[in-house]
Amino acid sequence: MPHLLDSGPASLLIVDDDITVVQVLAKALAGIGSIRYALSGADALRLLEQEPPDVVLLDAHMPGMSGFDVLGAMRAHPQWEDIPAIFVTSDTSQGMEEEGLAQGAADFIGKPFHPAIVAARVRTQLRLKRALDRLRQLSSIDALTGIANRRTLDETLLRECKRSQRSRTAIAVLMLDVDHFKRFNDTYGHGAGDDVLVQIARALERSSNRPADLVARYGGEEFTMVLPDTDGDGAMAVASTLMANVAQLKIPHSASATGFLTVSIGIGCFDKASDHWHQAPSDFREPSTTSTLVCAKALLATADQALYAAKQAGRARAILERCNQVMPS
Ligand SMILES: Nc1nc2c(ncn2[C@@H]2O[C@H](COP(=O)(O)OP(=O)(O)OP(=O)(O)O)[C@@H](O)[C@H]2O)c(=O)[nH]1
Repeated sequence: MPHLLDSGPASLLIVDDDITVVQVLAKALAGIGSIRYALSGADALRLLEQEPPDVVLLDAHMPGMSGFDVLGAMRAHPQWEDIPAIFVTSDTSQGMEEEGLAQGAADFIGKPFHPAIVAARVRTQLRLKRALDRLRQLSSIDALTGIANRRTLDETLLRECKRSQRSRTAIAVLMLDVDHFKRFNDTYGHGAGDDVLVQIARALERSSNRPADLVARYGGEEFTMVLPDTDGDGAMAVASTLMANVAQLKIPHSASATGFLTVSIGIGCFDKASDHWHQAPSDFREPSTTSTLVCAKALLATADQALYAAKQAGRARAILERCNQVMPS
């Protein structure tokens, strides 16, 4: 699972119907990052789709789809809307520049251009883009463990609940709580407690091998996994792997019956054994926001209830409970 703070090498996209301009720009930008180019607006969209770049250099006038059209498509796309686009054009009229900037271009460079100035302006946009990406990442991750925070969990859970409701696929939420963690902190110190939380986060990451799974810190010593397209049996299998991975850490804990730190896990799920599956396909409607919220809350509440049951039953175990309510639409 990639770390949320990873940010690879810079990637630039040059869009111009004149291959000579592309070559001159590519030479000017050599060394800043990897460069791809498109000779038309349609090709540019294909490359954006393949992998969003960090900065786009855009010719305003191209036959067919113009630079303005490409910019419009970028601003309307959730994954491309924040990619800076720099217009590079021979039309240097004030009206043109005004329109480009008004439509969301980050900068405007007139042809003929000075290669060193193009490179400097691209570097500036790159720095701004990196800073914005970093801010986004920081607001979505937990500072101690580097995994997703509660905010990311809430967003992901709603998105995956909607997907599950639409496609009628299973979904499970796993909630993990470290056993006797207060006594661990009291015995070994808060710093050692923090180290344990980091190790547990890594163990959670190792226990999931599907890219759609999300591992998040719910708060304190509680962690959550959202497991899309996973039924109760599948989620219990993940829980077994997780408990084995935690046991392998062999973290001494004098308050634990085994002498080592353990965790308790509660799982809530909607799967074929849950009532909402019995809805006839002809009844299906696009899930309302309210019903998706109900689905997310039910999963979290059921996982929490199952976690409480695991604690009551003696800790160091996983308990599964199915959400058995019919989905409102
Ligand atoms: N070191 C450290 N401790 C934390 C952090 N967040 C919460 N805690 C501690 O986690 C402990 C949770 O205690 P309780 O809720 O009583 O649960 P517990 O001691 O694990 O007992 P059971 O859950 O019943 O097994 C408290 O002592 C909190 O201070 C953190 O970020 N770092």
